[in-house]
Amino acid sequence: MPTLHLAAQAHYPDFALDVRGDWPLEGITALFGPSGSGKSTLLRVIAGLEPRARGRVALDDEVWLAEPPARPVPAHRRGVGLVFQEAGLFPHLTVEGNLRYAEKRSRGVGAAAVRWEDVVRALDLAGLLHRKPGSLSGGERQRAALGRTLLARPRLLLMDEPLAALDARRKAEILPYIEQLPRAFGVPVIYITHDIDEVTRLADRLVLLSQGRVVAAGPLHELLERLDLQPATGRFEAGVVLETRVEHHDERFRLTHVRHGAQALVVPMTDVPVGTVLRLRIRARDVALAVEPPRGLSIRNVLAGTLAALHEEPDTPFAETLVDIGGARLRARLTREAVVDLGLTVGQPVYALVKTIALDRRAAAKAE
Ligand SMILES: Nc1ncnc2c1ncn2[C@@H]1O[C@H](COP(=O)(O)OP(=O)(O)OP(=O)(O)O)[C@@H](O)[C@H]1O
Repeated sequence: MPTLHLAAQAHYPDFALDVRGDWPLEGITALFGPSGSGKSTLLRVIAGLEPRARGRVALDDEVWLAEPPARPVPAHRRGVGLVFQEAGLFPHLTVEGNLRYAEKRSRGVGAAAVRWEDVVRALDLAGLLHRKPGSLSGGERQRAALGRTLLARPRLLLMDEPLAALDARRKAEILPYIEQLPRAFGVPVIYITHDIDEVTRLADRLVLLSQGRVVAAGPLHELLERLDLQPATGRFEAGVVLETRVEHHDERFRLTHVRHGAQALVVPMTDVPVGTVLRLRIRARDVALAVEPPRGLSIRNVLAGTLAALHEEPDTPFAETLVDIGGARLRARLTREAVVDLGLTVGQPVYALVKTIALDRRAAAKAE
């Protein structure tokens, strides 16, 4: 797994980017932060497109940016593929023409194993090859743009809100294509998005940026469980991602039974095969706690666990809690009054109640 080493700055009159860290590029790394936090600037620093970049950028031991007099490695020699909101295809060429152009110019520095037929198959491009970009839907254009970028055989793919211009349906259509890229082509991805659904669906790792600095970086699960990151993650709702396996479908009640370790859950029926790994996003506000096994309850998902952390938010009615359910943690958002009424303390056994409806179909399917 390649590692990106950063100790880089970019100064503008009203903004300073100062990013440090060594990021293992495992699968898809989501770059998340408020508008103006420096995400696109950082992407340009990595790509070699930011003239004000200073400091050091290296992929493994290949140094792309170092202190002067060393000259930065120019963008086209870094082997980085870029995908933006606008697909940027040549309008006068067919999709095939666009792809062939990229392939011809490929320097083959990165995923040398990327083959034409694999790209066409993985992105379902066969039916689009003879078409011109102007006749394609937004989602089709982005698939073609992805194909073109892959055929340039990058060693790293940088995506800056590639789906921002698409509506929810088109986004849902293209997400499965994106999520398979690192595994199918051995190319790590750094992905900027504002959309929490995209983060939970796609990301293996998460980097949180605020005011030009990295607030936290690490595996998605770990960061989503951290109660102290709320200010930086303000724009995405607190919650965790639980990886579960589909056990069976209940046609009668239209439910799918899934399992995470010893814990069984039910979700609204999905059409994925038994055995599929389903990533469920469980929001803190959809989880309630009980200190005794609840009875006579309509809620289907009752998970036995231990209260692992409790963070009361002063000046608000709320408290954030973390419940260890054996191998995974859930977040629950309660009122501070409930904390006092129930006498909640860290370490005590609790039952986490999750409304079935909360585990909606937008929860992502990730086939193994
Ligand atoms: N060429 C430039 N000249 C002046 N300021 C710039 C320039 N490029 C970026 N900035 C400033 O840097 C800051 C970070 O911008 P950047 O686009 O990296 O943020 P972002 O996190 O990607 O935002 P968004 O989510 O809105 O796209 C902004 O305040 C912006 O005004």
